[in-house]
Amino acid sequence: MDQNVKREWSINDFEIGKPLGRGKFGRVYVAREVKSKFVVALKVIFKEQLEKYRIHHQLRREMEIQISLKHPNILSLYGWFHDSERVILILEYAHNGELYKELSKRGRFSEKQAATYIFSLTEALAYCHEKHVIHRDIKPENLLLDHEGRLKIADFGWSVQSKSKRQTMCGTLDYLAPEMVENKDHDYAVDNWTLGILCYEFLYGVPPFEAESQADTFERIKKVDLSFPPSPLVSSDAKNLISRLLVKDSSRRLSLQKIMEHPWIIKNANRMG
Ligand SMILES: O=C(O)Cn1ncc2ncnc(NCCc3cnc(NC(=O)Nc4cccc(Cl)c4)s3)c21
Repeated sequence: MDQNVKREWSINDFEIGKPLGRGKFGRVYVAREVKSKFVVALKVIFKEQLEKYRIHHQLRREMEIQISLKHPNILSLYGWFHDSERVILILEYAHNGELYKELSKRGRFSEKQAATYIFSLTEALAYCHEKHVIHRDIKPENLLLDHEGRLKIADFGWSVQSKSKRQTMCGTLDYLAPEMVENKDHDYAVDNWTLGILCYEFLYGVPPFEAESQADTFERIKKVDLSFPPSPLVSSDAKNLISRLLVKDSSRRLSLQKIMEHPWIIKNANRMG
């Protein structure tokens, strides 16, 4: 597919199919590239929306980041093109749509299904962090399922290339205070926290700190007011993993590597990658 990234695409290269969803900034359509018959998803974003919300730089950053990410659990961005009023992203098509629709349909996932999704997410995040990319917005709406039910992280619209201080430091790290070095790791650890939230939500059907008002949710998060409703369907291993991710001190959250080695993951995840 690489040679295609270079060439100029246009809307005439595609036969547009059914609309998939309506995002805040535009709609998504199934489409087929005419010559190759290759099926993709096209995300149409209106330029006046980008101007209005002043986020064209954010879109550019997303495209730079995502075009360089190639992983089975990350939705591919094959390329893009634009006309006078729209920017169109050419995306990998996730045939089974949004994971959260699956979750709300089924209420909750089995431990095997939940562990498989958490394992895939952890692998994808380890890959992103290796490339100094922090997604920062992992939530069920941004998780898609392909035709084989494989999880795909999508929408890097909020991701950042973490400014790795080491490169910007002129030389030695000796003078860096611990919190500075810590701070770098801190950026990444937000994704670890989110894995804990998702693991809880996959198993209980609701996020752990849900509350009537946003203020109450904020309070519960700040206090890490975590409780596990008694359920025969959630093992103590699962609760152990969640409790080691939903830790206030970001440096003490279980690392991605340790998540992959956790007994609950080893026992339950179907590692189809
Ligand atoms: O209908 C659906 O949405 C669900 N669906 N179902 C199947 C399916 N297959 C592929 N993609 C889907 N959806 C698009 C997922 C995205 C990936 N990357 C994005 N990036 C983005 O929107 N960036 C962006 C936009 C506006 C402003 C800025 Cl700053 C950044 S959206 C699919």
